[in-house]
Amino acid sequence: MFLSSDLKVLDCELAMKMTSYDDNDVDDDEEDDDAEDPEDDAEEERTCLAEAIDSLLDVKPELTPAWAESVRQILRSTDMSSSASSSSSSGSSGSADPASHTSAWRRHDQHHDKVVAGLEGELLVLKTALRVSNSHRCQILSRVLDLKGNIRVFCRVRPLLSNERNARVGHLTTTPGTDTIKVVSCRKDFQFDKVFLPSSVQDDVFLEVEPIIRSALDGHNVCIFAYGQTGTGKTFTMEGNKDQPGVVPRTLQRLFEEACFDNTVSYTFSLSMLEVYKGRLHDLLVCHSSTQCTDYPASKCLSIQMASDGCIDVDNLTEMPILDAKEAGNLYQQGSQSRSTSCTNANETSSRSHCLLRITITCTYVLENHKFATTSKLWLVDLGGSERLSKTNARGITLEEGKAINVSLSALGDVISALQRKQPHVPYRNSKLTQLLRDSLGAQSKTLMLVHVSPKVKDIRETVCSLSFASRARGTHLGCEISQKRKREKAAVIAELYRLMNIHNDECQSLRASIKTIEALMEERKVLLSQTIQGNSDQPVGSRNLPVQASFFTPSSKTCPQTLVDSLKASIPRFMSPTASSRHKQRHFEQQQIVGSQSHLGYTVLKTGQLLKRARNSKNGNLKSPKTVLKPANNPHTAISLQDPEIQKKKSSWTPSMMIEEMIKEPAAALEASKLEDSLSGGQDSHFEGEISIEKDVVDTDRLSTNDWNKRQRPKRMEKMEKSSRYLSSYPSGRMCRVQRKVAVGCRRKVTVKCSMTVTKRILY
Ligand SMILES: Nc1ncnc2c1ncn2[C@@H]1O[C@H](COP(=O)(O)OP(=O)(O)OP(=O)(O)O)[C@@H](O)[C@H]1O
Repeated sequence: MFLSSDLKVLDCELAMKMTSYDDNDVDDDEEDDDAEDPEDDAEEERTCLAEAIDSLLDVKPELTPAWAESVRQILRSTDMSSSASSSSSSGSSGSADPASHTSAWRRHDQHHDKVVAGLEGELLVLKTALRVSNSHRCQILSRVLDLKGNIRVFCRVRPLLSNERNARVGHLTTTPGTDTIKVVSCRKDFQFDKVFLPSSVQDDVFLEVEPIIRSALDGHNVCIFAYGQTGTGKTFTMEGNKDQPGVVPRTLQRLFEEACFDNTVSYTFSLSMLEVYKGRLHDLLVCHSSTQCTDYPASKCLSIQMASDGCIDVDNLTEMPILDAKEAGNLYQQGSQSRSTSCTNANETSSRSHCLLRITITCTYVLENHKFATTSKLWLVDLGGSERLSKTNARGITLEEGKAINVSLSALGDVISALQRKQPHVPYRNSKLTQLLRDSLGAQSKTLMLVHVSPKVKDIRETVCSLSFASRARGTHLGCEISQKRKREKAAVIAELYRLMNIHNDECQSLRASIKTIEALMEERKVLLSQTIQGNSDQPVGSRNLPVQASFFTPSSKTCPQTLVDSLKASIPRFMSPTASSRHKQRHFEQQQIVGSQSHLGYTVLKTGQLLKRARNSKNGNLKSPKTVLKPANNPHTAISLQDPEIQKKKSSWTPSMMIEEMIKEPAAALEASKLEDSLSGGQDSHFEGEISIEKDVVDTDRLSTNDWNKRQRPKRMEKMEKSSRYLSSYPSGRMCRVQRKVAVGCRRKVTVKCSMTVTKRILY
């Protein structure tokens, strides 16, 4: 769904990158020019600075001549110390000259900006590719799970325990290569999606459970149940022990691993734990005076609420945000200890309730500057043991508990069976357990039932009961069992899908690694720049070494990013490439966006794509707007940009309102204005506004062409507001300017331009 839009962004970004790289040639030339005459550069810088400091006195009342003198002194001393350090480190190279120092600074900053722009472009391309690949992986996984079935049933046969060595076994057999369990004495076969023999370990189980956990991260509601007779190993499978951790700790671990792994989306997790005990819900994360809740007052029980959209929630249930697997594991341990257990003649610590762990997964991601969030629930349920009450000789509370467990298990069986049959009515309301899981048991959800059986002959009746329950849950009795041939075909398709999924997994992994590398490089850049600004370095600027890795992405190494871009483009299916219409839209989009940079008078100006192209084609680097052709001799603004000495002299008398006026008339002047304004604002954020009435053709230079205007034949009195923003940044002086022009057209010939300029502190990369 988002692929085409992503590609739009991708293409735009590629255009930006390419423009940025192309600009290097222009910039490099300019740098060469700068390097040719460092004396002039330095002189110019000094004059500008002196003028700027003096002109500040007009602007802010608190700035006195004494202040101006002190600033001059500071600058002089900085200049001297810089020259000294430069000369001491460069020896006979002669680079101690402050002029060369300044221009080296400027070059360094320009170089830095180019590198950062290159890195940002790379990052966006990689992130888009990652999103595309990840969405393919999600689709394939969902397809695999659909093929395997939304409700899947595994069977685990427990090994004999150390105290059962003399027990009779051998009534259960399996045929190798099939997931079938045969009960010899009653000549019955039970088919499963997977059978774990007594020799299976926790790793084997989790390997099969893992894909369904992954689908919870992809936004599906998931329920994993451990079902079986008392003492057959449900808690062992779910919780495990210290040496053999079960599904719960492994799931928590995996969730956080996956969350850290993917840096393009952000996951947050919260954990709740409750038990269904004798038809009532108890919060297991609330500390009670007694650890057991067998004698809870009804008022302390939780109630289930259903929202209008069908989402189920539990009133007042504790929901703890979890930040890592360890913290989540501790909470789970705390909850387990509050669970109702007692000693029965089948199990010393028999669970007398259904224990439910709920992990709420919220996934947030940004797409085309919009934030999206999906929430899914992962339920890990350790069901109470199914038991034949006559066999356990239960009495009193234990009997009641056993009955309640059996009733709710039977209700769960009915719900799953109705879902398997795709019946219009699903009897969720028959027990608290099914009411609670209503929104997580259904067509859009994934359900996994792990049925546990005992290997002992003595338990054969319970084993057959459990296996029959499992068959019902699996829908085997509906005759949906497929032939061996179909099964093989299905297995082949699933294997192929797994192969594809692995390819996407590998691709995602390598893309994530690349993203990490680029982010690390950008981080290094930030540190480097902040050090540069703080003047931490003792080395002369010209000889300062940039990080070695940075050269990998510097604009000079054009081939590297381009190769990556090409390879990414090649991996995009043909149908996803832009159409003529989308290319048109794209061009229009580019004109609205800041797509490149142009070095000018030592300042970096970000302009629209169209303007940039014209500026690039222009030999003198003049940033004239497209429709206005003004000769330097006749136009003061253009002349300023061409460093006309006459105009340079005039600058000393500029005031903010004059600058705004200039800025409105001509973008090049705006640049100049921003440069001066930057000095005027003296390190503080400042905002200036101005208004000017000008002739139509000046406005045409901005957005409205004369022809278009005439063609449309607008009524004379009609008013139109045009907004355009232009970002000007002046890195060497450490300031960032944002200029906004509001053009109010009152009639065909006369226009009013409102202009505001904000000078803000530098943004550090
Ligand atoms: N696969 C296994 N490997 C080793 N030991 C196991 C295995 N399955 C179960 N056990 C052991 O069997 C005993 C009973 O297991 P567990 O308590 O998990 O059963 P249960 O089904 O949860 O019982 P209840 O329903 O009464 O809570 C435990 O001591 C457990 O360590």
